[in-house]
Amino acid sequence: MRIYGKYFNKYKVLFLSGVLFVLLEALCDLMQPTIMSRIIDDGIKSGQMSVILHYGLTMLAVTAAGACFAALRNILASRVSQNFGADLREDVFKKIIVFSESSADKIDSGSLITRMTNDTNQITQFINGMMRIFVKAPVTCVGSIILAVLLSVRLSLVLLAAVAVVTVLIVISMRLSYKRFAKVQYAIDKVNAVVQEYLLGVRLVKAFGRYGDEEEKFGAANESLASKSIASQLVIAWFSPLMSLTINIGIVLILFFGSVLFAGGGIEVGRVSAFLTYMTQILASLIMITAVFNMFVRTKASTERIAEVLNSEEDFPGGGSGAITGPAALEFKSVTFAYPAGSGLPAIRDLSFEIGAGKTLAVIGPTGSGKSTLAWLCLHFYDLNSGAIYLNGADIKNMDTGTLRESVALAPQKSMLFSGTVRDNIAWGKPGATKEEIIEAAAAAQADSFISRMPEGYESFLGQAGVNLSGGQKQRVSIARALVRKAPVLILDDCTSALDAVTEVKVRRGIARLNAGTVVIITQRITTAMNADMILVLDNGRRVGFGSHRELLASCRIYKEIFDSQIGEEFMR
Ligand SMILES: Nc1ncnc2c1ncn2[C@@H]1O[C@H](COP(=O)(O)OP(=O)(O)OP(=O)(O)O)[C@@H](O)[C@H]1O
Repeated sequence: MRIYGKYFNKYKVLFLSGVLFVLLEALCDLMQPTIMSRIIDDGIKSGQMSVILHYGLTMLAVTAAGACFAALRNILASRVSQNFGADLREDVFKKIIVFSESSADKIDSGSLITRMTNDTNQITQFINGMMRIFVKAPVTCVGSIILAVLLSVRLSLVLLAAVAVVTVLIVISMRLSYKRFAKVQYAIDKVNAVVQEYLLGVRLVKAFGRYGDEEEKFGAANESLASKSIASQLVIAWFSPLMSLTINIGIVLILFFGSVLFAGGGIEVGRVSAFLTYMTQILASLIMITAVFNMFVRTKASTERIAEVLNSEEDFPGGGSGAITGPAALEFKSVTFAYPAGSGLPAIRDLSFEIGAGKTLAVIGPTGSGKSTLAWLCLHFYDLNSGAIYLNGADIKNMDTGTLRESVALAPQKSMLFSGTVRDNIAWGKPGATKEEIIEAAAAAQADSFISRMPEGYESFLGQAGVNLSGGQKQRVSIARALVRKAPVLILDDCTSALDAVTEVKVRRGIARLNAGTVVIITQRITTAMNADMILVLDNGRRVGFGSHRELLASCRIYKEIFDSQIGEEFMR
């Protein structure tokens, strides 16, 4: 619960005012049975109308004051809890934005959405409940016990025995509840994850007609959520009536012993009646305390999940070094890297190579050989297990992350576009880019012609993730976004795979014309690789070849195999 300190601090005045009003309201509630006993014993019994009137008016005034305090604490409780929840959601979101890649790999997006919504909501409700009943219930409970003892010590023995039994019941139910509630939260995660995965792959599901499997997957997650929720509610289902039963047995016993005492002249009827009212107040407050404890148990589970996000590792801040201008030399020196959330096996093994400023490097190799990983490492998304990467001789680990990422532009393997205009999507690569710069980048990426044919040209709106563009069009907008930055290093991660061969050659020429920086082209196509100044061949994370096309054809078995499989054999025919 330590993570909430800063929010409590921010709202402490409102929070404490709310608590004060709850205390005053509880005092008003506590005074009422005693006033009532006075009306019966001092007024009704002796037939004194003035006493009845005096205590009657006092009781009305106390009730009215209690109602005002209740309204004020409700207003404050909703204000504090909602602001508290909004601040928490904002902090969780801010944290997600600066997540390191290894943090992002650890918590899946379905779970993050549940934590942002369901878990923060749970905490908001708890704060609200805490301000409304958490303080009131113990005060009412303890106050009622004290006032009941003052009314009759002997009858209080029954009352204390009943309270002791109920306390034991509360402790046992809390212990049983905690694990069950934690399981409910994880089951909600699973339901969200299934829905999210379906929405992302909806077209694929339709194309393969896999509705049945998706329904089955959802059904299983949904059923698991329902059964876990039932299991968690089973605890309340059993323990709540047990507590009521205990207190009601106490009430019956008090009625019995109260009658015996009354018959012997040991107590007045008004006192027995007030005693019973206190007993009912104790029952109500114990039920409230149980509800709060149940809420507390859920909130504890939610808090752990939120704390996991808030305490996650952040992206690297870097130490701050000057921005790079002009093309930059890139060097990998004995780099070994394994994904923190991966199998433990390195994705890159003892990799060394160097390319000069302004040169073009092609990276080729079988699928899963570590090509995209190499791109992520150039952007310092992960720390290396060993070795170093240098940009113009500077270790990127010591560079300011912002500066580094400004110096390296990336067109990723999977083109990711945002909802907004085409212009917004390209300018995303360089905030403040002029119209001319945007058109120039789009022309180089062979995107200008199809954008110009769109009804509103560069102002045409793209749906979520660019749904209204073809795969090849998306790739070209994504390349334009990287090109507009004119960065010292440009990395193209297999981002022309959806283009036909003629368009791809045009894109390559456009890039060469516009981009003076160093270029790293990750590709599966030998025709793309063979034009580069240097070619790096990867296999299972290792460098198995590094040189020009001719050198590799003569010296690298895997490169030759790729060449033969794609075009070599055609030439031979
Ligand atoms: N986020 C990740 N967490 C754990 N392991 C990963 C992650 N991303 C990739 N890997 C693993 O690292 C290895 C290299 O993957 P990488 O994506 O770099 O290959 P690639 O050569 O780009 O493949 P492809 O040509 O299919 O895109 C693979 O074994 C892959 O399973």
